[in-house]
Amino acid sequence: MAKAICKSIKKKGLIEYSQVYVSSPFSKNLDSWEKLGANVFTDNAVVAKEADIIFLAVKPHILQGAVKTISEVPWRSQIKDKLFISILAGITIADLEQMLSKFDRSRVVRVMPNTPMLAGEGCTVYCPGSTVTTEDLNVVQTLLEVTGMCQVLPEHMINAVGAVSASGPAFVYLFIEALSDGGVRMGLHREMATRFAAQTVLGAAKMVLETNKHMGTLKDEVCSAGGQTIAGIHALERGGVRGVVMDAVEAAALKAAELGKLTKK
Ligand SMILES: NC(=O)C1=CN([C@@H]2O[C@H](COP(=O)(O)OP(=O)(O)OC[C@H]3O[C@@H](n4cnc5c(N)ncnc54)[C@H](OP(=O)(O)O)[C@@H]3O)[C@@H](O)[C@H]2O)C=CC1
Ligand SMILES: O=C(O)[C@@H]1CCC=N1
Repeated sequence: MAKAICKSIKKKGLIEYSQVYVSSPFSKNLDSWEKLGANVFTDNAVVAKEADIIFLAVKPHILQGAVKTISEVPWRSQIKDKLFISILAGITIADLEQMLSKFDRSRVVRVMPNTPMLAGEGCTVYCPGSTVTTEDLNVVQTLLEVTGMCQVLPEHMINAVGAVSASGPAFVYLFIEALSDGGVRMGLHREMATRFAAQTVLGAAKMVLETNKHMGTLKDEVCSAGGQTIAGIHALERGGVRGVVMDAVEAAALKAAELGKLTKK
């Protein structure tokens, strides 16, 4: 996700890779960043010192340990005045602020991005921490709005939003794959079936966003009386597709909340 954010912002010309500092204790992960022209380090503390804006992009269970290694360096006082942008699922602003309070004048923004930003069609929300400045929020908005849709939101919504927009791409890929599978089953070549399935999902999504019509109306416009589409819709409804998709969103949102709690243990 870190690379998706960086590439998306770079694509719009807001940054150069020479301005990007990346760290991971595992040097094998850094090769691809180095090839892009980023400054790479195996010590997170060095990046925390050098960068003004620090994206926290590790898995939730890694965070506490990673922050601990930064805060234990003898020159910790040099890590100050930083804007931390967390993209971690589940980890609350309160917990982030508590963890990062070791660094003087640190501010936190919690962000939930998604990978389609790589195609310029991201859907990102962000929640300001208690000490962020208007300038910080302008920076966050400026960096993220070039990656697609981007808006500020109260934190209590972020797990639900993340289940829809951050996990959602995986759910949609699964649907596209299944649509393609159906085409293959009915005799289409895979490449053609996948291209048609993906373009269809793209077109249908644009219809929802651009016509302002209810999804039910758009669906009805496709379903001819006694026709092929309603036969397919019947099969989907018999399979419980709506309930299954809602269950998927619920499972993802509940898991995000659980990840936040587990990290505190
Ligand atoms: N993937 C997505 O679509 C989205 C992800 N997120 C959030 O983004 C975060 C990262 O997810 P994702 O990019 O998928 O995961 P990845 O595993 O791809 O990225 C995490 C990276 O952190 C590295 N890492 C591990 N330990 C440390 C450490 N101590 N210090 C610095 N770097 C370390 C990992 O190295 P190694 O691989 O060697 O362990 C890996 O390169 C998660 O918290 C997730 O909730 C949010 C929205 C969407
Ligand atoms: O699956 C995950 O936990 C991450 C967060 C949202 C999308 N991917």
